[in-house]
Amino acid sequence: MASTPNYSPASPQRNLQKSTPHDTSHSLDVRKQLRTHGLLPPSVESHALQAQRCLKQLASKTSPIEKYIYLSTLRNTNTHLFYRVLLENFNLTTKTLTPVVYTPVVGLYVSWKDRGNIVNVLRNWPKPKVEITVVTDGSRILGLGDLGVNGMGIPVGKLTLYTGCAGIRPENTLPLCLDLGTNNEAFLKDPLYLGTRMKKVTDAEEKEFLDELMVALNTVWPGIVVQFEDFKNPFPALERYQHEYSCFNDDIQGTGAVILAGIINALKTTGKPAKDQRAVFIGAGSAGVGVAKQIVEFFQKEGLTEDEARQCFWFVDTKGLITNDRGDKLAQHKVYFSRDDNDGQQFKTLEQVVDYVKPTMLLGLSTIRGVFNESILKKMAQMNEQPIIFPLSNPSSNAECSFEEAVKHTGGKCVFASGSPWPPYLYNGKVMQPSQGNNVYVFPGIGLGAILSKAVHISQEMIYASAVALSKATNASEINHGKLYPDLDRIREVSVIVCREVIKEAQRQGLDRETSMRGKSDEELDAWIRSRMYDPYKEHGVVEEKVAGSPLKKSLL
Ligand SMILES: NC(=O)c1ccc[n+]([C@@H]2O[C@H](COP(=O)([O-])OP(=O)(O)OC[C@H]3O[C@@H](n4cnc5c(N)ncnc54)[C@H](O)[C@@H]3O)[C@@H](O)[C@H]2O)c1
Ligand SMILES: O=C(O)C[C@H](O)C(=O)O
Ligand SMILES: [Mg+2]
Repeated sequence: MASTPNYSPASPQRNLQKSTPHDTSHSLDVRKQLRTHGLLPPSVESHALQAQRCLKQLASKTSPIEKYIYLSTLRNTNTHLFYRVLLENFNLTTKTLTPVVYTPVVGLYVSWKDRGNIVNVLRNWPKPKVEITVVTDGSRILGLGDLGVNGMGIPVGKLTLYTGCAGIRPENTLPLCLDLGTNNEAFLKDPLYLGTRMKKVTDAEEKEFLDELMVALNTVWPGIVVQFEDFKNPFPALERYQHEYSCFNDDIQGTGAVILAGIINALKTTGKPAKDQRAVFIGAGSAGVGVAKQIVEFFQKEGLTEDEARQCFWFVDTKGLITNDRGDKLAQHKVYFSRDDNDGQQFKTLEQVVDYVKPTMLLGLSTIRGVFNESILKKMAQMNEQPIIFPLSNPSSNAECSFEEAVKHTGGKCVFASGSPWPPYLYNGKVMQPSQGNNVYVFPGIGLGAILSKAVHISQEMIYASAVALSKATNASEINHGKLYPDLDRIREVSVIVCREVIKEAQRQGLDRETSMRGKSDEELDAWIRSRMYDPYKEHGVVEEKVAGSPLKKSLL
């Protein structure tokens, strides 16, 4: 539970400006002024009691969709309360806020037929000041595949995290879903499908559309930060725009940064240096290649040449080990890690590759549940004192293995991080705590850093700086408990650290147009960042229990 800052109740005047009219924390006087007297239940409640009621109502919802709709409604009708509930119960986010949605949500849909007119569609968005947008074409949502416009829950969920974790004002965020068709036959046949009923456009057509979109976004909101999310073929757009606009791809770069931070800490845990590492990846998509390239950069800073670093990686995709002489035409993004030292040998399965490579680390970004099976995990434990096991596919139903499976089959020796959350596991009388290498540790800080520094673009060095910052953000207690990442309830503190280092890198490279904070100390920069973060407690005050000493009604939980 995040500690609630001890702010005095905001003055009714400030309350009137900032809070929502139907807030049951309003006194009778305030209600009379707002003319809501009688429109609300009579009891005047503390904010804590309001939040408790939300949790109880949420717990009564049985399905993820019901929970999502409840929280979406709360977010749209009582923003401050929503973010207080979120910040005080952070574990809700990953399970509740980003499910697949089949109902219209608050966001902007831009369709293929809007070509030539995208700027006018953007101008329909009711908020004048947009600082950041998360855009998806719905073509690869988590490990769930092509969901077309049903993928809008991801931009909405991620922007909620930008606000909750980095204090980017909710009204300054824009969830954006591109309606460019879908190859999901079930949706094309579903009369309730909310998107244009057409096959997905070609890559060339999507390029043309994105070119217009980026110009339109920067016409309406100059300098807007654009985060690309869950595109099936994300590399071309990133290469095209990353040096022209303030943008990044979270699946490639965000994942690269968050997992690099975990690997830096994993190597500290095992004590085995970069030069002795042998990494096997299953999954050679945007995330897998993005992660490996980020680790290559780290290995080079550890003293390896680029080629020596690259040689530490072996990739497995649907056809087995990726080699130059496998006989198929490799997608461009796979070529960099394709092996040329296999002496003509080809390996079809992950287990064959594990036997061949004898890896020190196993990373899964494949969407294939259970592919880190018992036999493979046991071999990893035989080959390594402390095998590094990172099953990173989301959601949990797609994870390469669970935390329990990893601990059990490596005899409690694994150094573990996953993409989705897993419960602690009791093993040999010891409660083992899993680490979660979720992008939420970095993308909020990257986005806030780009916004506050007004960076002309988000350089690879700024992304790398976010990874190193995160790796150093774990405190002594977390390290003592074997954690590779900070506790999630420290996420706002972590986002300040990540944001600060991203801004400093932008300043170092002269990419910042906001130059007032150049040369400031870390403490000064942190204070400046915090002063710009939306904080529901500050904005909405904290109305305590009226009757001194009355315990909060536990029955509501
Ligand atoms: N930090 C995180 O938690 C995080 C971040 C980004 C992505 N992810 C997850 O990583 C997974 C992959 O994301 P992506 O964007 O790279 O997707 P992608 O579709 O681009 O890549 C998936 C890759 O997995 C491989 N693959 C698929 N089926 C396989 C099989 N049967 N055998 C071997 N290889 C197979 C293919 O090489 C494919 O390229 C998803 O589950 C996504 O949710 C997690
Ligand atoms: O960042 C996440 O939580 C999800 C990730 O972007 C993914 O595609 O799995
Ligand atoms: Mg993603």
